[in-house]
Amino acid sequence: MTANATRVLVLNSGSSSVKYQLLDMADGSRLAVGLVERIGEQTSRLAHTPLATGGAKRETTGPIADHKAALEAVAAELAADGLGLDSPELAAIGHRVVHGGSEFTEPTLITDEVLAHIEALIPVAPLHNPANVTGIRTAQALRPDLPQVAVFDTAFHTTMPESAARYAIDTATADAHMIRRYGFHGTSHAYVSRETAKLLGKDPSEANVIVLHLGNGASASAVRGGRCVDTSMGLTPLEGLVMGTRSGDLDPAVIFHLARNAGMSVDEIDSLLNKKSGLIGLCGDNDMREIRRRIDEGDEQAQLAFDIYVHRLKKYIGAYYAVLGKVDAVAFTAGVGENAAPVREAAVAGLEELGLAVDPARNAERSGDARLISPDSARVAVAVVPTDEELEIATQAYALVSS
Ligand SMILES: Nc1ncnc2c1ncn2[C@@H]1O[C@H](COP(=O)(O)OP(=O)(O)O)[C@@H](O)[C@H]1O
Ligand SMILES: CC(=O)OP(=O)(O)O
Ligand SMILES: [Mg+2]
Repeated sequence: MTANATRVLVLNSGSSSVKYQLLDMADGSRLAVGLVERIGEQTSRLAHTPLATGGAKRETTGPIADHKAALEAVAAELAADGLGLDSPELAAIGHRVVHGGSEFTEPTLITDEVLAHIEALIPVAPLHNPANVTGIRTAQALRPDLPQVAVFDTAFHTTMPESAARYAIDTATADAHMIRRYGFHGTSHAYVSRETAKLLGKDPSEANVIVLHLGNGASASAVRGGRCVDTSMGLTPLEGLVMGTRSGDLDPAVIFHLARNAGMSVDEIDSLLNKKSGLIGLCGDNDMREIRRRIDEGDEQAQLAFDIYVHRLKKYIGAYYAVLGKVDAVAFTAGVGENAAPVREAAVAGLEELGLAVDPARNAERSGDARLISPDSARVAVAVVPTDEELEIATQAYALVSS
């Protein structure tokens, strides 16, 4: 790595999308940001904003067959702005890798062996890890000499005690098949719990925080003194909260019932629970903005979907309050958590006895900054803390390659 190589390209490959950012770690500035979505469809879309040049957002639509083609298209966009992957200023490429199993507890330099491990975890992250592997291979082909760093969603949760990480099933079966609770969105839970402590003027080692990461995928975590002690996602990102298209918690017997009595195959049930459940299954929409719009028009189905979403969220706040014993703050983050004031209000409503309350005016404020939304008199802070998974991945990747 040359002395002036301070840039990191971050790739967040999802099942049908790639989000990316090019950051300069000398000052934390963003040089380019973008997104490829609907990969594999005829209507793929690439949106690229070259912040370094002050250029306008460029959008292209048309079929992008797979993640390899997507990444090559991103590389071409960056090159068009003089920010190409051949730049000597590039220090590393940081990859979000969703499942790191029990092995990966830290950001990791990607070797053939590490990549083989990530591939071996595909059975427990079938929607996410294949895209991560393709992203890594394509980036390696484009810049074989450059360090590639994997930053795992699961890493932050590896501090969970066995009492929280184990399911109550036969131990030999669980151990033979890697069955335990891993948790996801860890980069976000780590970043947001730290930023929440800062907002309270506390050192992270002194703060107990409940983080509610509410995006399309959604998860809650209980963080004691900067370490995760419980989280709502489990073996896969299906467990826990109600999500955009995933059911979250349900009686496992629902699966046997569907297999035995509804004639559904395991793959069909998998698809039902991961893609056709949650908000979209309940009311046909997975976007909270659209659900709120329908509620404002008196739509009862949208109202019920909202109520189920909030009821589950409230149960997790209560559960993690009990796990932590003492709570300094509840922090809302990600697309829904940062933007949907009615979700925050409803999730905290009625919890005054726990010291939790939301100030309506503060909750209604629109701001991109971390802020308190509880009244000054509240015993427990309620906060909106924007997440920044890309900055956190870049910071961790850069720390590794520059050490
Ligand atoms: N202004 C808003 N009001 C309510 N919900 C919003 C708003 N903006 C975004 N969202 C919600 O955020 C979700 C996406 O969150 P995000 O964190 O970007 O998800 P992901 O990273 O999992 O794709 C959308 O599905 C939408 O429901
Ligand atoms: C792990 C997970 O659920 O990720 P996402 O929210 O990006 O789908
Ligand atoms: Mg996200």
